[in-house]
Amino acid sequence: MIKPINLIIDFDSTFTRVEALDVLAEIVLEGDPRQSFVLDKIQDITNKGMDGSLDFRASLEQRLDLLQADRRDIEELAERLKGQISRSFLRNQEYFKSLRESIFIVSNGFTDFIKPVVAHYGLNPDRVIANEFIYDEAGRIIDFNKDNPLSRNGGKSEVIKQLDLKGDVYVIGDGANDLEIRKAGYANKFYLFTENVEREKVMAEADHIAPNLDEILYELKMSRSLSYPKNRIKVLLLEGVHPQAVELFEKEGYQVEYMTSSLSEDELCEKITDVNVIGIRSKTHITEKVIKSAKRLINVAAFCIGTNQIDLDACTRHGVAVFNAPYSNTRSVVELAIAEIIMLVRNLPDKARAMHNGKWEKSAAGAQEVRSKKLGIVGYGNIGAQLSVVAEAMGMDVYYYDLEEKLALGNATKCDSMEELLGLVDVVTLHVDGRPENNNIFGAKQFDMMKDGAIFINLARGKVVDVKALRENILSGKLKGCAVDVFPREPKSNDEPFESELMGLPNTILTPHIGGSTAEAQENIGSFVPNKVIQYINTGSTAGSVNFPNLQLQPVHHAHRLLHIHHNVPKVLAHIDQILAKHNINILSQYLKTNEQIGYVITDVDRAYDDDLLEELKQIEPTIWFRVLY
Ligand SMILES: NC(=O)C1=CN([C@@H]2O[C@H](COP(=O)(O)OP(=O)(O)OC[C@H]3O[C@@H](n4cnc5c(N)ncnc54)[C@H](O)[C@@H]3O)[C@@H](O)[C@H]2O)C=CC1
Ligand SMILES: O=C(O)C(=O)COP(=O)(O)O
Repeated sequence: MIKPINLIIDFDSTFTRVEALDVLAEIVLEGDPRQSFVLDKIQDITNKGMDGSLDFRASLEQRLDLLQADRRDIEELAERLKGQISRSFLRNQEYFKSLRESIFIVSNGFTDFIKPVVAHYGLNPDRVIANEFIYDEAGRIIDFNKDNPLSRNGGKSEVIKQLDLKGDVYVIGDGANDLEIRKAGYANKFYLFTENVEREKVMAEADHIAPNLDEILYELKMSRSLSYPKNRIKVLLLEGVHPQAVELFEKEGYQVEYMTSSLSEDELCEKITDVNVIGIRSKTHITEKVIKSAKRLINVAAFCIGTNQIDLDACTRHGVAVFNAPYSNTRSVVELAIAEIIMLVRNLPDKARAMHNGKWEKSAAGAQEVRSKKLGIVGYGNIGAQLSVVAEAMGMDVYYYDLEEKLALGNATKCDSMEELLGLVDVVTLHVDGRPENNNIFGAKQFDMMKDGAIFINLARGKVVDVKALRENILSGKLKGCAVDVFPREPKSNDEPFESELMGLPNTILTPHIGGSTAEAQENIGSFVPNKVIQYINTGSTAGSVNFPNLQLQPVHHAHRLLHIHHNVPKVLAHIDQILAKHNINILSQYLKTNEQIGYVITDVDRAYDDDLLEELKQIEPTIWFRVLY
């Protein structure tokens, strides 16, 4: 139930994003050459009045003198202010309308423009307490009502005292005059509202600094107003993901911490306790221990394709949805593979090294064209299949093998086993995923099966290949060359040294896991993944999640959305519906999707229900978590 409380809300820079008299100045001085001078002066007087360094009445008189406004200007001002209502007030408009009898707008501004704006928003204009202009017959402002306490310093406290409110009183405002009410003992708490301005002088004495209204409603436990204030959502981004991601999360109002390296399991366990969204790339391991240390984790955001570094099973059991970017760097890996095939077939790594050492080795020995050579692709997924098309366009003859049935693109030939493929082709390139079963699938036996003088490329995952066996096959001359981008042990950051048995080998290209590291891919990933996360948080949509049942949902309008994640056991939906029926709840729409481990039920319901309902739904036995979107 809603607590019987009174909210005293300031108008300028709190209910609206701006100071009304500044806007009035813009209106009055439009086209006037003195405009910028007078505007600066007015803003200066406003600030002095707000932070308490100038007597309020003096500040008002000085500003009105400078302005020389009339009734038409005030009407125009009200119209403009209707478009300047603070964002978090707009977000919570529906809820606020339901509280209209508990809300007073108390302002040192003027009822003449405040009332129309407040009424337009849906609050009660009779609950606006503010100053009043005095006009002459021609409609010019000539004065203001000096008997009104709000025209003086300390006026707000006096007004609240006169109201003699029953119940708790909370003041929301951005200035010293709002703080005053609390200091005079007429309010339980003063919330300094910093969404539009931050007045340092007032900060020190505020009971609570609130970056927006969501924070205040959450803090006051005013249920049904919002799911969770966005400014409380903490995002930890590791491994130097694209700055675009920071921008998108910050725009959404989340708190973002950004790091360029990955973290070890222990470091992560310590850091992740109050994190809601963790953003990683291929190096950070999200183990069960990490998941258990994370008390508030909603999402793992993998800013890459591979998700082998994440214990998906543990994430699912703990109700953590994982998103990745399955296509954003596909092309970049393909282009690297193509470049490396050509370089190795031409023996370029050795030729280039010789040149740097002052050796001119002009010769066609060991240099071939790729045209008509046979390319063997192991793993014909997104990367493998795209590589197939591009390689064929260069005149290569493509063979592929995949565990799953995959349609051949172009003229590619499907092989029934990896062994069959290995004996046929001049270049073997691995594009399998990093599932544990793929550890060491390529070793001495597989190298033996390859044609003499063939080329080997691994851009997939380091653990897939027995590196020692690869080294021996290069040194023995069985293989003509290799390119390796991924290693069983990779440095955590660019500050750590790299070590590998493959260093210094002939016709060998070693790259620091940069298959997907292009400007295009990273920028793409930097917006793709945050958008998935934001959509999930805002609507419950799991489309594209790696571990959750996929449901594409539209935003909720005029309904409340109940999101329920449970262990996949029978009858949970029936149980939810029984509870809803018992409470006479009108279901507007409902979806259930399950995978082997969990079920995801989304129910949009009419907004009229008792809070007991939510408690009962939370208590359903196999619930992992339950969330409401308002
Ligand atoms: N070097 C780099 O920077 C990058 C590396 N990668 C790696 O490339 C992998 C593949 O990426 P996508 O093609 O987008 O993934 P994908 O999931 O579309 O394709 C993987 C394919 O490999 C097949 N496969 C798995 N194990 C196999 C096996 N033992 N034998 C034959 N086929 C097998 C799967 O059935 C699937 O078709 C990623 O999982 C990631 O590990 C991805 C991007 C960048
Ligand atoms: O996308 C992948 O799976 C990759 O391997 C690329 O990883 P990265 O983002 O470069 O750490």
